[in-house]
Amino acid sequence: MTDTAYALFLDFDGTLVEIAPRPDGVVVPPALPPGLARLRDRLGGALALVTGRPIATIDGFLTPERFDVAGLHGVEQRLAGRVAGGDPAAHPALRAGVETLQRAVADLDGVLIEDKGCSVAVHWRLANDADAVRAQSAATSVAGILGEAYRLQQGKAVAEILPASATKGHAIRAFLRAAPYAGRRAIFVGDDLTDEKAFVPVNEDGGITIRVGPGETAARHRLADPAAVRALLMGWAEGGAIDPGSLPPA
Ligand SMILES: O=P(O)(O)OC[C@H]1O[C@H](O[C@H]2O[C@H](CO)[C@@H](O)[C@H](O)[C@H]2O)[C@H](O)[C@@H](O)[C@@H]1O
Repeated sequence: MTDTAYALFLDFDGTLVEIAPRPDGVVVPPALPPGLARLRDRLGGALALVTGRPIATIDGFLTPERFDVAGLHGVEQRLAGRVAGGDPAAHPALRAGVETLQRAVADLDGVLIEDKGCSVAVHWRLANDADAVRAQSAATSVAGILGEAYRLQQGKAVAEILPASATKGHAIRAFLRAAPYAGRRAIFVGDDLTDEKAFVPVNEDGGITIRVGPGETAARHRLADPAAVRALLMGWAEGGAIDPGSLPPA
């Protein structure tokens, strides 16, 4: 039977899958895509990924399934197959900034630039401490040059430059204005600083917030790691009671 009480919003990295040394190194358990699809069906379609990744990258990880997605922290959205936002041509200043960044970190070992079209991430997970500091400084400097239209988003061994207006909180609220999400109580699960910003509006709107992993949080509930998230979601997909309010407190 369709469950119409909840709308489920899921972060990807560090929430559905474990953090890997490189952005392209994440391992998606084979049972995850079909399990999420079953859960989406149970929720009458009200399941979306809300992620810093591009929609196309999420599609690649979760193939052959296609989900509703807010990609690039909300810069682009796909709802019921219709895509909005996410045109790199709309961001000429950022495109120039990506080139500046690439030059700035070219001689830093273990620093990776992830060019996502309408945003760019500077990763230092594989760098030594000194190069990590240089990478952060390069990202801060380019974000400063770009000015108020863009913002710097800190994450796990990463800093991203993206359009200032995009946040996961706005993205979730936008989904909640549309069918089949409208009128439901949001559940948002995330692990990172960008997710912390979204926990606040979801709490304000009466939703349920779940932090994955340790650390201070605005979320009301906590799960230990992505394996615990997957176990919870797969249980719901198989018909288990959806009672997120009974999860452990944060
Ligand atoms: O919003 P999310 O779905 O959590 O995406 C946030 C960023 O995640 C990715 O970077 C993080 O995961 C990588 C793979 O595990 C890891 O190597 C990196 O250190 C982490 O910061 C992704 O590469 C970014 O584009 C996302 O914005």
